[in-house]
Order: sequence, then C-alpha cells, then structure tokens
Amino acid sequence: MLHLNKLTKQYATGDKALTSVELEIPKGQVVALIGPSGAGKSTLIRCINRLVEPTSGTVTLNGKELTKLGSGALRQARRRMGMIFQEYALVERLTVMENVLSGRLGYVGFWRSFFRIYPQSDVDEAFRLLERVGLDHMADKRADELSGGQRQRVGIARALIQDPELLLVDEPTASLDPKTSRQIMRLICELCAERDLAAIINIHDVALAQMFVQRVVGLRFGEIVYDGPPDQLKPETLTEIYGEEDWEATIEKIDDEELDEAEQGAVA
Ligand SMILES: Nc1ncnc2c1ncn2[C@@H]1O[C@H](COP(=O)(O)OP(=O)(O)OP(=O)(O)O)[C@@H](O)[C@H]1O
Repeated sequence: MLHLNKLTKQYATGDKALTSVELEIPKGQVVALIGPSGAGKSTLIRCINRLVEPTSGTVTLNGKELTKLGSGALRQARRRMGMIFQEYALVERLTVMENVLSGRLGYVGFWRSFFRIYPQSDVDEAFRLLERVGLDHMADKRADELSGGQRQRVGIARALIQDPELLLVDEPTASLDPKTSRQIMRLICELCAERDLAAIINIHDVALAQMFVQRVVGLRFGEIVYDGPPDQLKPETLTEIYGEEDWEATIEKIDDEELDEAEQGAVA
C-alpha cells in the first residue's frame, strides 16, 4: 500500500507543483494520473521515489516512510520501485538482455555490477520476463535496433526484474502509435494484475486510460480534483480538470474503440 500524506512540492523557482496531495493506493491497484501540462503529474511520480525532494508531507510504501530515509536506505528502497519512462531510457549499445539485466544492478555487489556479471538466477528470470513481454527471440539484439513498442517492452521487463513493490510509469505511450499504445497499456495492466502490483501511470491520453485502469486521479494546479472510477469521468469533470473542450467526442471515441477492440479480439 502506498500512502501520500499532505504531499507538497514548491520548486526553488517558487513554482508550487503539488499542494497537500492525499492519496492511498492499495496493493494491486493501477491508477492513471491525468491532468493538463504543468498540473504536477511528473512531480508527483518523482516525489514518490524522491528523484524530486518533496517540500513537506510524507510518502509511505508498505509501512516504510520513504521521506525520512537517508541516502543508503533510500537507494535500497528505490530498488523496489520500478520506473518506466516515455523515452524508454535504454542503453542503446547494449543488447535487450543486458538492458533487462541492468534492472538488477541495485542488487548485485559493486564489482559484479562494474563488470556486469549477473547470477544465473537473474539471467533465468530475464529470459522468463522477455518471454512474457514477447521479446524472447530478440534477447541478443541491440537496443538501437528495436521499434518504439519493442523498446517499451524492454523497459517494462527491466522494471519488473527489480521485483518492485510499486511501478511508477511516466507517459509510457507518448512516443507510440495508437495501436502500440494500447498493447503497451494492456501489457502493463495485465502484468500488474498477475503480480498484484500497484502502479501509477502518468498519462495524457484520457481515453486510453479509461480503457484499461480501475481508478483515475485528476490533477489540476497540483491538487487532486477527481479520484474515482474511469466510467464516472463526465464531461463536466474533464472540463474541471482540463478546461472547456468538446468532451463528448473523447468519451464516444472510447465506446467506439472498445467495441472495435472486442470485435477484433485484439491481443497484446
Ligand atoms: N525542475 C523544476 N524547476 C522549477 N519548476 C518546475 C520544475 N519541474 C517542474 N516545475 C514546475 O512545476 C509544475 C508542475 O510540473 P510537472 O512537470 O510536474 O507537470 P506535469 O503535469 O507532469 O506536466 P507535463 O504533462 O507537461 O509533463 C509546473 O508549473 C512546472 O513549471
């Protein structure tokens, strides 16, 4: 369980990105974080693993208060938080397998990590994960030879090999085409369900979020203005989050696409 208590972030520039955010996410729940540009979505995700230091408030993950950890303990806690990025953050000249295994770097000792020597159990697990994300036949390919969707699958496998207690996902589909975006969202949500893993997914595409997650949290000016199921997100709520727009079109689009999907029996 993740608990954010009165989480506040004010940058040195004076920009207040988060104001007293209260959020509880139980084990296994996938939450989509939506909101306009500048609402504080990335800041919220990064305050959880303290890539950004919160100004005040607390972050507690499974009983451990992350906001009061010193640097050594924080490093250990970060091992259990997998992060998936918009631009994948792969090492281009390394193979798929090496990129996945790099998710274990926080667990192996200094010299092993220096020479990138991993225990056989890690290699076996990396193969299992590559198979699960559909890339087992590409283990030896270099990352720079992959498509965007394949890269994101590597990013997902790398996050999962950390054996995370929480997944922090920052715009995972922003660089992908619509079909691949759906496959990636479906894959992330399926993997979380299989592992009873909680995730926060920062996502711009509201329709895509509504298709796959159980809960949507809407941020505006650093405050939560919606927290509820995706089907309760009405045009008025979207207007409150994003401002005036023709939201019927967005909501209808979901219905059409869901039908389309069901008819085609599309698989990830
Ligand atoms: N490093 C920083 N220094 C100063 N201000 C920042 C910094 N990072 C973000 N901000 C400010 O904090 C606010 C929230 O930014 P944040 O990037 O968290 O929003 P976001 O919802 O993720 O936006 P986007 O969807 O465009 O990525 C904005 O006003 C932004 O200008």
